[in-house]
Amino acid sequence: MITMKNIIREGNNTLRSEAKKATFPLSDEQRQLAHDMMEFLENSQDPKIAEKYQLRAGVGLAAPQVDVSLQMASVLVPSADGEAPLFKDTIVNPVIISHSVQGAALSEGEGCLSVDRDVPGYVVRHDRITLRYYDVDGNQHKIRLKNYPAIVCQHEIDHLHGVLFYDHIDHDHPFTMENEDLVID
Ligand SMILES: CNC(=O)c1cccc(C)c1Nc1nc(N2CCN(c3ccccc3Cl)CC2)nc(N2CSC[C@H]2C(=O)NC)n1
Repeated sequence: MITMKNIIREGNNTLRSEAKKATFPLSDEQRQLAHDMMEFLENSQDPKIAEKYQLRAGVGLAAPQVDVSLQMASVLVPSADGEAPLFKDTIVNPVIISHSVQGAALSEGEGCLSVDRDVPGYVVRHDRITLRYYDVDGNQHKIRLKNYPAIVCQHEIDHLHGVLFYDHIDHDHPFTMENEDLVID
């Protein structure tokens, strides 16, 4: 299972690299990694398991964060009421093919499992995106996401291109945003 010791931190060059596009069929090793990344997210969101293994909670994990420079990220965004997740899949070779002009940012800022410090500020992203990706079986998907799930997917896609959330923060005006941009709780 993946634990925090498998997650690389700032300073490791893999975090700042362009990840390699996956080719299909994925190797057994790459399929196993996808499974392990999703399992990490599930474990990290379970208070008992997270406590037992000292896991930081996350809703997304990209392969470069476990030192695998491959365009693959697992996303598990739970719903508030404990029903079906808002979004759950491992996205391979993801591409944002269109997006809203309107921006959005998490009101509390963003955290990252690979960044062991608080970096305050609005991370302004697209509020709505149309995302094309492949699942681990090579099936192509084209989906529209908005608000929190859209923000999480953009955070994970950034990882595949060596971008970290605080690259988007305007450090002179960290909590300033355009009038029409949304602040998401
Ligand atoms: C600095 N302020 C903050 O971090 C911050 C502070 C307050 C609120 C938010 C909303 C913040 N922001 C933020 N909170 C999260 N979580 C909230 C708690 N949650 C969770 C926790 C426990 C069980 C189950 C779950 Cl689900 C896990 C996810 N996740 C992200 N990000 C940025 S996009 C990728 C995603 C990620 O997985 N990061 C590790 N940002």
